[in-house]
Parts: sequence; structure tokens; C-alpha cells
Amino acid sequence: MSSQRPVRTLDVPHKAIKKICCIGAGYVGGPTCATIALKCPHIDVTIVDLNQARIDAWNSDNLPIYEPGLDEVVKTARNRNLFFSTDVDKAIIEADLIFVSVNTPTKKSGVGKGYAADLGYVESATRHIAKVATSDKIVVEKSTVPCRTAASMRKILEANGKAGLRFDILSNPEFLAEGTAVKDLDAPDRVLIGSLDTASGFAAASSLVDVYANWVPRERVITMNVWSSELSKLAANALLAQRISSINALSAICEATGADVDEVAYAVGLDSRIGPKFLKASVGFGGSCFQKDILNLVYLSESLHLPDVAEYWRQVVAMNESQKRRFTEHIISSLFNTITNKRIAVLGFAFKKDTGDTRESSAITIIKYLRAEQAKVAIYDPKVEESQIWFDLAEPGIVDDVTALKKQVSISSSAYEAAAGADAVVICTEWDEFKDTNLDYEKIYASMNKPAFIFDGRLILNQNKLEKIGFKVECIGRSRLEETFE
Ligand SMILES: NC(=O)c1ccc[n+]([C@@H]2O[C@H](COP(=O)([O-])OP(=O)(O)OC[C@H]3O[C@@H](n4cnc5c(N)ncnc54)[C@H](O)[C@@H]3O)[C@@H](O)[C@H]2O)c1
Ligand SMILES: O=c1ccn([C@@H]2O[C@H](COP(=O)(O)OP(=O)(O)O[C@H]3O[C@H](CO)[C@@H](O)[C@H](O)[C@H]3O)[C@@H](O)[C@H]2O)c(=O)[nH]1
Repeated sequence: MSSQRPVRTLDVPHKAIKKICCIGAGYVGGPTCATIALKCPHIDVTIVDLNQARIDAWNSDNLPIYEPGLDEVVKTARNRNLFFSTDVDKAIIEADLIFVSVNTPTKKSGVGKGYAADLGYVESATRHIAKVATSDKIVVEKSTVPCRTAASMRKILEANGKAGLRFDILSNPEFLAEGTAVKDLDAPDRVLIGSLDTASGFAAASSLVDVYANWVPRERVITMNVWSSELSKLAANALLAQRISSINALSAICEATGADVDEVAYAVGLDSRIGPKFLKASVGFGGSCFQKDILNLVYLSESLHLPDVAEYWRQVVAMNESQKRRFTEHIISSLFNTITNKRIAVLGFAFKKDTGDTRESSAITIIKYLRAEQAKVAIYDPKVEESQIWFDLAEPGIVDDVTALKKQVSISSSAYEAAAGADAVVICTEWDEFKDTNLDYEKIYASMNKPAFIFDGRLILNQNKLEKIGFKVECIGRSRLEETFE
């Protein structure tokens, strides 16, 4: 049984979009609206942010985020019909359609602390629109928000906007993944547009459909009611993260039984109802979205008096935490139950390959555990800036003494430098550079203390090949139990 495509008749008169403003020049606003500008040379796109340094970087040769292919997109459209600016008022005044693409982090205090989304940035951007708009606007939620946020935005706009102006709110959640953002935006699985079921809601949705229709096949642009659209974004992330927690839960069973998690994933993934994607066991999912959005769903469920539903989703995050702990405990027990003063080379600090983003990266938690055991940690990542690593490790609540941190942690400029003199190499991010076809593991082995351990938290290495070199190799979801029946 499969779900059915929602049907909406959008055959209504609607206006053609000529100018777009995007509030928020981050990981989503930047690539998303740069792609719109690239694909729609007839539309002027201005991306605005309060952060001057970020805007300066977007206007420079050194973009503020690393994404394969993004430099080319930005360079082609910038100053043609793509502009980056801190003049938020001007961009709002001139635009027909405004994307709100600001951050929606988990609340750090107050009601819903640790779970609910902090909608302060969305509200402030919405109030800004209401304050300065002098003509009708289509306001689009691009940020990931709890279900029914569109209603709050509408109330704020209607209560504060100038008399006689019309504001239509659309939900248009973003599904790009970091590291593949340009590819995902170029050929999305689907574009989702939610609107109110009113004539003006349909008209606004039609205007946005026309923008995407410049490059996305029409059948991939889905329109639906605004609440379904808002919830679909949280649902997609919850289901994706749940798959990872499920395969990671199975990885623990594999390690204890002699089953191999990659083989299990392959076998189950051939079932067309399950499918092969997102079944790679790992050190746990990271990134700015999965945990935040699931906790948001947990909070929503609790607010709706659905404690069993809340508990169900909470377990997806709990399993993710358990995976990081279990991985580190395995490192400690393998290294003869003590890692005090042992050098551990951590390869990879980003939350996944092909990005410099470290938000909620599993490496941060794993290094915290290693530090608690008094290990000396040497970190290497090909894309993450040194300052970002120090910032993440010295985050309040994780480490408060930067001097102590720097005595225990060093940052290396190559995998070879990190591994020299180490007792163990720990792969935390699946960068291609770390594969045994790209790194000289014989050289690494020669430079390490013996026995030399490798902990593959991403299943990217050829275990047999490395064992032949002399390494003791430990992989997530795999054990070296005897294969004979006993
Ligand atoms: N990062 C992703 O891969 C991804 C993917 C899909 C959806 N999302 C969602 O998109 C939203 C944005 O995420 P992000 O990763 O781009 O965040 P981000 O922190 O990288 O960028 C947000 C930007 O908004 C700016 N901002 C905040 N308030 C503003 C205001 N009032 N006026 C002008 N600028 C303002 C901030 O300065 C910041 O530069 C979040 O809701 C997130 O959940 C993120
Ligand atoms: O089989 C897998 C797939 C992913 N991961 C990890 O899961 C995390 C998230 O990966 P991914 O989903 O590829 O990257 P994100 O950029 O976080 O993208 C997710 O979050 C975005 C923000 O909401 C959504 O737009 C995307 O659709 C959704 O995939 C990373 O740590 C990955 O290493 C695994 O461990 N195993």
C-alpha cells in the first residue's frame, strides 16, 4: 500500500513573482535562494541577514559555508540577479515573496527547555516584515517549525502590518541535506508547498509553484494544506533518524552475535518496502536538524497530551546517545580498560562528510567521553576550521577550562600527524580521504604505538586489508567472533 498524492486545484489567477527576499543567509537560505536565482534569471533574489560578517563572506571568494558546487552557483548568479545584503528593510519592501529562513534552535530555557523550538528568530523576522512592508506579501516559512506556526505568523502580520495590506502565508519546508545541498536543490525528490484552503491561499501557492516550475518537474511539486506541510517536515526527519537509530540498535546485536550490520542492512534493504538508503550504521547521527526536530515532535506530542507518542520518538534520540556511549566504551575496553594519557587520533570532526558543519556532531560527544578518561586526543578534519573545533569543545557545560582542554587536545593538519604516536585511530566522519584506498595505512601503522588499534565508526575501511598490515580493527556492528558453530 502506498500513500496517495494530495489533490489541489491551483487553477486560479495569481501573480508572477519578480522579486524575492530571503531572511536568513545560513545553510538553507544561502544555497536555496542562490539556486532560485540561478534557475530563474528573470527574478531578482536578495538574501539578507543581520550578521554582517556572514553577508561579507557571501559577497567574497570565501563563502561562509562549504558545499560541493556552491561556489559555482553563487559566482554565476551573484550581482546578476542574486544579491547579499544587511539592508533587511529595503529587501522586504521591494519583494513580492519573502522566505523566512532563520534558525529555529531548541529552546535553552523556559517552558519546553531542551525540547521545544525557539521561535524567537521566526517571530522577530515576521515582526520585521509587518513593520516595514508597504505592499502585499507572500510570506513563506522555509525554516523548520512546529505544526501551526503559520497561524502565529499570520496573527502577528495582521496585527502589526499596515492597514489594507494582505499577507499570505505558505509553508515550503526544505529537505536538502548538507554536503549534497546543491545536488538536492537542483533535482529535489519533491518540493512541498502548503497553503490555506482559501482562494488567496491557492493563488499564493500557485505563484510559488511557478517559481519552482522553472526547473523542477511539475509532478514533483506537491501542494497540500499548510498544517500537513509543516508536519511533513518534522515527520520526514523523524522517520529518517528513526531508520538510523534502528540500524544502530541492530549494530549492537550484530557485535554481540557475529552478524555483520552491513550485510544485514543489505539484506533488508533489498526488500522494496524497506529500501536500501539510510541504513548505514554509524557513531550516531549528528547535524543541526535530526535531534532538534525530533525533540520538537516530542514536545508537540506532549503538548497534545500524547505521552506514548512522545515516548516513542524520544527513544530515537535516546538510542543515538547510547550508540555514542557504547562506541566509546568499546574503545576503552579494547585498549585494556585504560586510555589515561594514551594518544587517540580522531579522524573527522564534521557531522558527516563533505561539510564543514559540526553542529551536534557525534565526534564532539565522543571526544568529551575520551577526555573524561584522561586520553590525549589528536583531531584531524579536512574541512572544519580550528577555531570551530575549540569553540565546540569548550562549549559551556562541556568543558569550562580552555587551558585544560588545550593540554589534552591537539589539532593536527593531516591524518598522518594525528596518528603519529597514537594507540588508536578512531574514524568519526566518513570522509573519502580516510578510506584505505586514499590513506597510506602502512605508514600510519609504522608511526603508531603497538598494538595499533583502528575503530571504524563509519564502516568505510577494508578490515581484512588493515588486519594484514597488523592493525587490530574494531568496526561498528561487526565482531570477530569465531565463525564456526560451537
Ligand atoms: N541546515 C540544514 O541542512 C537545514 C535543512 C533543512 C531545513 N533547515 C531549517 O532551516 C532553518 C535555518 O537553518 P540554517 O541551518 O540555515 O540556520 P543558520 O543558523 O545557518 O542560518 C540562519 C540565519 O538567520 C539569521 N537570522 C536570524 N534572525 C534573523 C532576522 N531576524 N533577520 C535577519 N537574519 C536573521 C542568522 O543570523 C543566521 O545567519 C532552521 O529552521 C533549520 O531547521 C536546515
Ligand atoms: O545511513 C545513514 C545516513 C546518515 N547518517 C548520519 O545522519 C546524520 C544526518 O545526515 P543527513 O541526513 O545526510 O544530513 P543532514 O544535512 O542532517 O540532512 C537531514 O536534515 C536536513 C535538515 O532538516 C533535512 O533537510 C534532510 O532532508 C535530512 O536528510 C549524519 O550525521 C550522518 O552521518 C547515518 O549515520 N547513517
